[in-house]
Amino acid sequence: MEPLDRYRPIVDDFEAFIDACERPLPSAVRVNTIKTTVERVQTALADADIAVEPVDWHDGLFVLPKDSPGANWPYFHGWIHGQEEVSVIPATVLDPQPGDRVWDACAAPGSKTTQLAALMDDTGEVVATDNNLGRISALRTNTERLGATTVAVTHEDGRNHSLKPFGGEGYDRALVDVPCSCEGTIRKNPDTLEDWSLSHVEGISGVQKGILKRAVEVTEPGGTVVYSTCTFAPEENEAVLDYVLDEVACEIVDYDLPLNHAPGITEWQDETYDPSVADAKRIYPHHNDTGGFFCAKLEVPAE
Ligand SMILES: C[S@@+](CC[C@H](N)C(=O)[O-])C[C@H]1O[C@@H](n2cnc3c(N)ncnc32)[C@H](O)[C@@H]1O
Repeated sequence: MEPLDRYRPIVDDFEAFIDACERPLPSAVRVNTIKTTVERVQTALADADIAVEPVDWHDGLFVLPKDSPGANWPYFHGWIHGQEEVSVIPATVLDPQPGDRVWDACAAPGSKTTQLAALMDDTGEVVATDNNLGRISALRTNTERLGATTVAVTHEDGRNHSLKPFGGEGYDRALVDVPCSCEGTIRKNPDTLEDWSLSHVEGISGVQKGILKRAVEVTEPGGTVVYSTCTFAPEENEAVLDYVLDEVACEIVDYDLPLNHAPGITEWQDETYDPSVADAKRIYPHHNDTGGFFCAKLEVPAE
């Protein structure tokens, strides 16, 4: 399957990987604990004859049956939000605490912004930035539907982010869920690779580097930054981390991920990356029957 063939040297069990990429993706919903509880959602979905499967590693996340209706009253009331399994990883790894100041650098349409607000019990502050006005409109709608009152939306290029959080010089944490070539979404969008080109991968890599660098710069000493993509391309993953390690003071740290995964790679074609990028996690679709994903945790040294 072009262009995924380029990953044959780095993917464990390449045939299983391609098989999984050709299967449709199961849909999932996250319970919005700002407005309700897991138990109330389970009752409401059972009453609506929607038989959901709980995801064992993440509380309040459910896989939907294949033929389930897209819209139902728990959705309209903001009790649930459609969010696939791997998409909940970055906010979970960032682990924001109530009262924190958090920057969500590429926020629209707000799945992770609203997850962050829920993890913080809708306290503190989430500054949610995006450079696309149309997508910001979806971000605002989701934020309102899900009742996340502590979210402030900014329309700007994340590379130039200059807003200071309320009452602070910098952020406690930043989430950097960058625009990417989306190779890992092929199960959801089978056309996603039709416009794939190496020049796009290389171009978007420059944007990703700029946004991640800015996130490290605006995070307070001792703070945490999480970087994620839904793509397999090392140019958009390990190469971005390697660049930022050289440019600004930060380190990549290991974290627990209770899902099957592979380590970040330290060599790709003619490039060698800093050994610490191996602490990033690659999640391939055949590992857990999900979409593809990449996620790294960075720490800004305390002064
Ligand atoms: C992967 S999507 C984010 C998904 C979002 N985090 C969520 O969970 O709903 C990447 C987003 O980055 C935005 N984006 C692209 N270039 C940007 C830039 N230079 N600065 C900020 N946002 C950007 C896109 O408009 C898109 O909404």
